[in-house]
Formats: sequence, C-alpha cells, structure tokens
Amino acid sequence: MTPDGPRAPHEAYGLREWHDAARAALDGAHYDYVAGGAGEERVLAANERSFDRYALLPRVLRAAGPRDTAVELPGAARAAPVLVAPTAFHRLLHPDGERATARAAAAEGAVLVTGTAATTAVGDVVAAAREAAPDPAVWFQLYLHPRPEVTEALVRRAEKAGCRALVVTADSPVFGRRARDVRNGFTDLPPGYAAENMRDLPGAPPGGLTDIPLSTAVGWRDLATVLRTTSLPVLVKGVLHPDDARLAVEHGAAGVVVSNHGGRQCDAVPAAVDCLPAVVDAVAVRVPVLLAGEVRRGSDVAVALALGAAAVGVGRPVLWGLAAAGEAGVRRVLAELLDGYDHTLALCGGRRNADLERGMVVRTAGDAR
Ligand SMILES: Cc1cc2nc3c(=O)[nH]c(=O)nc-3n(C[C@H](O)[C@H](O)[C@H](O)COP(=O)(O)O)c2cc1C
Ligand SMILES: CCCCCCC(=O)C(=O)O
Repeated sequence: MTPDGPRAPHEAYGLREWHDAARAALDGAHYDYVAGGAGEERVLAANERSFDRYALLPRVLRAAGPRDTAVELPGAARAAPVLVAPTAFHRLLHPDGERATARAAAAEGAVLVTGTAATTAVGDVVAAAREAAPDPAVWFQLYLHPRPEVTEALVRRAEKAGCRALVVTADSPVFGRRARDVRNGFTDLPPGYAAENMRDLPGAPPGGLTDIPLSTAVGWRDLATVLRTTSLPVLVKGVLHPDDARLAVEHGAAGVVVSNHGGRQCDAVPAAVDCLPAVVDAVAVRVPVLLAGEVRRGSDVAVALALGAAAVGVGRPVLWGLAAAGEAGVRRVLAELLDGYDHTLALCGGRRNADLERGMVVRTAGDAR
C-alpha cells in the first residue's frame, strides 16, 4: 500500500534528464544503436508523440484511500505494474551490464525480461537479481531459432537459471534496417562482448558462439514446439494485429505484449498504444495483455492500464538509467515511473489498477503536454 503524504519531487523532472545524461556518457554509435529506429524513423517519431493523443478523465470523491498497484503476471504473483522490457547488450552501456539491471529491477519488484541477446548469461542475471530480492521474477526473451534444437537448448538454459516465463519475440523475421547503425559502422559487437546465451549451443564450435539468426521461416508451429517442450508460461511479444493475438492465445500463449519494437523493425506501423484496445478486446478476458512502447511517465502507465493493459514494459529509459548511473540509475528510472503511476492513480480517484477504466481515457488532438 502507498500512503498519501509528501513525496520526492523527481517526477516533476521526468525521464528526459536520464536520456540526456546517458547521451553525454555514451559512445556515439552505442547511443545511436539504442536511440535509433528503422528506415526513416517515421515510426520512432510517431511513437514519441503517441501518448500525447490520450488524456485521463479522473473520477473524484471516491474515498479510494491508500493504493495497491501490484499486478499478477505469469510467474510473478505480486509484481510492479512496470516491467523491464527485453533489450540487448547491456554491457555496452555500463560495465555491470545486465547484472546491474537485474539487481535494480528485483529491488523495485519489477519483472526483468532478459533474453537471447544479453551480454551476460541468464544464470548470472538471475543470480544477480537474487542478490537484491529473495524471490525475483526474471523472464527470458527468445528469438525462435530456425533450428528447433537451438531454441530448445536456450529454453533449457532459461529454465535451469530459474526464469519464470518465456517471451517469444514475433516481430523480427528479419532485422530492421537501421540507418544510424549503418552510418556508424555498428554492425557487430565490439571485441570483448558477446551474446553470452548463444555460447556452446548445438552446432556451435566448442566454446564458441552461434549468432542470432532471425528467420522468415519460423511460424506458429515453432511456437507450438516451444510450448510442448516447456512447462513455463510463454508470452508472445510484438503483436499489433488482434487476429495474431487470438492466434497466440489459441496456440497456448499465456500473454501477449503489444509492441512495435520501439520503431526498430517495420517503419510503417501504428504506435503500440493505438493497437492496444483492439488486442485487449480480442484476448484480455483470457490472458494478460502487456504494452511495451514509449512509456515515459507515470500517466502513460495509467493510460495503458486504463485501456486494458495488465502492465507495461519499459525499454530505452532503463538503458538511459543504466548508462548514466548503473544499478542506481535503473532503480531511479523504475522508481520514478512507479511513483508517478501511483501518484496519477491517486489523482484519478483509484485504489487499485482495476479502478482505471477505458471510459477514463479520452483521445485529444495531441497537445496533452
Ligand atoms: C537497444 C534496444 C534493444 C532491444 N532489444 C530487444 C530484444 O533483444 N528483444 C526484444 O524482444 N525487444 C528488444 N527491443 C525492443 C524493446 O523490448 C521494446 O519493445 C521497445 O524498445 C519499446 O519500448 P521503449 O519505447 O520503452 O524503448 C530492444 C529495444 C532497444 C531500444
Ligand atoms: C540479430 C538479432 C540481434 C539482437 C537484436 C536486438 C534487438 O532486438 C534490437 O532491437 O536491437
């Protein structure tokens, strides 16, 4: 429960300062890799404006009292409503990399989605999370490998490490064309860094790495194979079309994540929040629907939950916190979002997340800021 009373003013500053601090700290090519998008970055730019078209219509005099914002998610009975979305290569941003992110997420009660492209092996990520909390929830994000035995080996690694759920990313049959990376010559990890979970997989040379081959050949059948080979809940990430959400659930998915991959894949898709209501209408009575895309303030969390999301994932802001101040930076970013959400819920007359309803969100001309 969060009591009412004085609170730190950090929400007044917002997350922009973390972005600026990270830009100052980072190598330019690494900054561009994180900040950038695909194609002409039209979707990236549209994403950035997407929450400006939504405003909250608070309810008043509800005598709501102290808030309880915990959510029930697959493998996480009482989680924060903000998750750390899967993002690649944290050691490029800070020497402590995914370990720092894991400790910070666990300390804030947030699910961490680590994954295929982590620069720290999943077992070490879960161990770091356990340094900060006795029972942390870590999920593992998977790119489906065209060779099912490689996917299965990754699943076993995640299970052995103690991950509580898998997240299959479905929006990347090929890698987005990212002009900034091409311009910067950032086409591979620098020496000393590797996607550690890809080490010693079937078919790799001893002690060696396989790359992460995205594939146009993978399909629902491969998702079904994953579901057959694990007892972990499996969520599907990168869903925009309600029919795909239905297909995911029909195949046995335990949740879907509405996301356009931060504008890094197809440069002609809608913003994730604009796709959320249709996906919620399609499947939210059966499984939790999560949103990952451009959540930058507590009121964005409130809008997403009012539109029917069970929780939201945050990508770049976590990386900006990590780059600027390591574990402490990630904690501050997550705490700012959680505190900002709690404050907004209070302002909307809510006690629990479910007190936010779709009728409390209105579309605006886009000048909410
Ligand atoms: C640097 C970077 C790396 C990412 N790597 C992954 C990844 O490995 N797997 C994945 O499913 N999504 C990945 N994403 C997408 C994020 O999970 C998320 O969907 C997207 O960034 C939108 O959230 P944001 O607006 O808060 O950044 C990545 C995003 C960024 C910025
Ligand atoms: C070939 C896949 C490399 C990791 C992809 C990371 C990612 O999803 C991103 O958006 O960047």
